[in-house]
Amino acid sequence: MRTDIGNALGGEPALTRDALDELDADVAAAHERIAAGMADDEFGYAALNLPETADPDRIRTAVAPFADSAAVLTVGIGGSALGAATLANALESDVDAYFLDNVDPEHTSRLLDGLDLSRTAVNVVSNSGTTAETLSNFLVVREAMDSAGVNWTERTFVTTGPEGNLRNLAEKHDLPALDVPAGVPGRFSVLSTVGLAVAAIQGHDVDAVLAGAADERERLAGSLYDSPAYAYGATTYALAERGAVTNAFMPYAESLETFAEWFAQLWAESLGKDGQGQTPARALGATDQHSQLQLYRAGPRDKLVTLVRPTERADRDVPETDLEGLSYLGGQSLGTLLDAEFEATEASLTAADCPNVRLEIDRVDERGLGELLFGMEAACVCYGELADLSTFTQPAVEWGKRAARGLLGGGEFEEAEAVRGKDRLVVE
Ligand SMILES: O=P(O)(O)OC[C@H]1O[C@](O)(CO)[C@@H](O)[C@@H]1O
Repeated sequence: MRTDIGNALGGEPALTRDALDELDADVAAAHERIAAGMADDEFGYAALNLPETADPDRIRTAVAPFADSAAVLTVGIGGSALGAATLANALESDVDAYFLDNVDPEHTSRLLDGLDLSRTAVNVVSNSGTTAETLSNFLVVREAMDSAGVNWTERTFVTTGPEGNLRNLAEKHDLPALDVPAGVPGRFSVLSTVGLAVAAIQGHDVDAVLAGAADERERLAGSLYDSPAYAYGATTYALAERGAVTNAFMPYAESLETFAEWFAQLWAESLGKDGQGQTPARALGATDQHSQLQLYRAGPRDKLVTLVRPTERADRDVPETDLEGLSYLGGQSLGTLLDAEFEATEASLTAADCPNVRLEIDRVDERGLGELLFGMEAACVCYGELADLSTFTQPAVEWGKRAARGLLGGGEFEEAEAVRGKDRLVVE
């Protein structure tokens, strides 16, 4: 991964090279803290050891019974689905991957109606084993398998923590069970069983994903100028401190669209604490040049844009044409157009004083994805250290869970009373 922060300087919010140089001493201290946390496999920091501690052979052995699958359906939510989805949606495979990471009844029914469940591996993923959406979807999928005459215990494996409902289910029905590594929050778990089991079933090179991640891990250093990950973490933090409260994350590759969704959870759930944080706005190039770019260039000076691209990609020629006014496009290629628009958008943001950062990998392949995923995780941890945040927890998401559980009769929760007592002002 390469991080180009040249366009992050001189815009508005204003960030100078001197300010970054001054911040570099804090980056050195942050690196020391991170290195110590990694050395002791501390909660959260353990995620940055996964390039070394993940066991691809163990994963491949666990999913070997499902090698004949035509599809793999993951039932999970948040970090228990987005990492695997990032890899699945970025890479080609003969084995289709589907994800049930919401409880939208129409979507769930449509997805299940379209699946041959007799040839689908079902991967139920929940670290806690208590997530209502995941458990509800599992019960629906199991019923659908029963209705299809499929022995669900032969097509299902779980990825979960050491105890809880899924662990009990696996033990009761002797299901293959993969362990969620200890000390790794869901949004940091892609480089583990949680993110790699689907990739293994799809035949992707899991070792190459981990190798790319390991390369980026090797480049963690005591200066932001020596580490692409820390350069990104420190620069986004410094811009946030100066008013960039939004980070528009804009990959120029359809294959990286889900990666932006994964990044959004990582960034929001890790850094949105104590009134701080930076809102990740998911965007896609070139498409969002025809929508959100207007806001980025001419709206409030409260954001930065992160532009992500591979420097190599398969291409497709645009045929020559004698159509009036289109001749300049004929004979080009779609990749040439996409790259020209990437660079034009980057320059247009800079011309409008909108700070922007360029992240590049060679190709969207297993190694490049490993570099990006680890790089963003390490950048996030660096930002969290600089901001003195509790990067690895997410207490604010619990209120809504208690309210919903109360509304469903799952216990007495004052949050549910607050829902029932909502002030209403309906306009119809
Ligand atoms: O793996 P679990 O325990 O089902 O959690 C799923 C997701 O829900 C959260 O815990 C938030 O509720 C995320 O941090 C996590 O990725």
